[in-house]
Amino acid sequence: MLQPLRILFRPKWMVSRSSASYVSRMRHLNKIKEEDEACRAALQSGNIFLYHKLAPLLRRTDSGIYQLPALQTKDVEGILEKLGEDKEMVKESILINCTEQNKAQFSFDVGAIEQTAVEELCRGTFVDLRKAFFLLRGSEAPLVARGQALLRWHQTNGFCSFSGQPTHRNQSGSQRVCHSSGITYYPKMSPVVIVLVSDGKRCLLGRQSTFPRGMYSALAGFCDIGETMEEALRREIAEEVGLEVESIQYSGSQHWPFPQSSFMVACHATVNPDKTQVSVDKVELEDARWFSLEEVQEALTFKAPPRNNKGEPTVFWVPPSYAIANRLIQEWANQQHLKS
Ligand SMILES: NC(=O)C1=CN([C@@H]2O[C@H](COP(=O)(O)OP(=O)(O)OC[C@H]3O[C@@H](n4cnc5c(N)ncnc54)[C@H](OP(=O)(O)O)[C@@H]3O)[C@@H](O)[C@H]2O)C=CC1
Ligand SMILES: [Mg+2]
Repeated sequence: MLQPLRILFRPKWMVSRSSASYVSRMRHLNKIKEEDEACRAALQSGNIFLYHKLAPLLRRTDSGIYQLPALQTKDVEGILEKLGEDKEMVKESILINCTEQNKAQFSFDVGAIEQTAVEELCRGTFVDLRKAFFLLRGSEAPLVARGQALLRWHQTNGFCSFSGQPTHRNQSGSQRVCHSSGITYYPKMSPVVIVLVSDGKRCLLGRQSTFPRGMYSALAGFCDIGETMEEALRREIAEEVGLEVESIQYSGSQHWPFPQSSFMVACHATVNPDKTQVSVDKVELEDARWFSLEEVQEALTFKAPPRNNKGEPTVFWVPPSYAIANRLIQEWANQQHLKS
């Protein structure tokens, strides 16, 4: 029997900020998202995060910490001019968010310019997004992922899929319109359900053949059109491992930029402890099996798994802390620990 969804945690933003400042910030953000003139003005006093072919620019501080440099718009214009480019290109920047001080934040891809020339002028390095996720701390990782996802969406949605005519963006980049068909396109995410299945004592983890050696994760799958999240969850578990889910608890959600934008909805689920025989769909998964609390606890201690001299991990390990799969596994381990 499916149980009603239950919120297991309260995100920090729900409790720690005064509602007045949050409301005014969201209204300011919405205004610059919707109004081209307001957005142009916000860009003049805003911050820009640079990307090169979708790889974000990071800067290493003297203390060895990697940061996402927030450049001023006039600095980016200066860089473009120094490199013989039109400074007006900066108007192609896409609005991502705004700071607590209402400063607008934009992403801008300089992929048409030579990478090393920009890196030298900015005293930074363009880094693949997966690596950047490992190097950045706190709220910078979701911010950089959001900036990249929006840039990618614009780069791949230049034409209307109905009329074949070019689409045109608004100033903030929150939408694209085809003047021929009248269709408005909005940045898109694919809903994915990710679930940690437990039989009360063990949890079920699986791996795809493309995962790094030794890494197992919670089971995931894209929602089909017309499905509820609960239906998608039950179907994916039935398809991938041949088990029937009995109860579901909502845990949290995450925007996941790899390989394209997904909206990950994370849940815990239980199966009948007398019906735990796994039958793996070998097209989807290389392996899936039950893990004990001890095995999971050990895997959670690795920040990076031990590797052999070929650089291959030698142990069972789980996704890193920035992946919502890690949080599900951590929550399950904590719950089991409390029970024992
Ligand atoms: N953040 C996290 O903690 C984790 C995130 N994930 C992410 O979850 C996502 C889904 O997991 P996965 O197990 O691969 O999904 P599925 O079990 O649904 O299987 C993947 C298959 O679905 C098809 N597919 C690809 N894109 C879409 C789409 N937009 N809508 C419908 N079907 C699609 C592809 O088939 P075909 O190739 O035949 O077209 C693909 O091989 C992945 O992007 C993965 O990166 C997974 C685990 C952890
Ligand atoms: Mg899957």
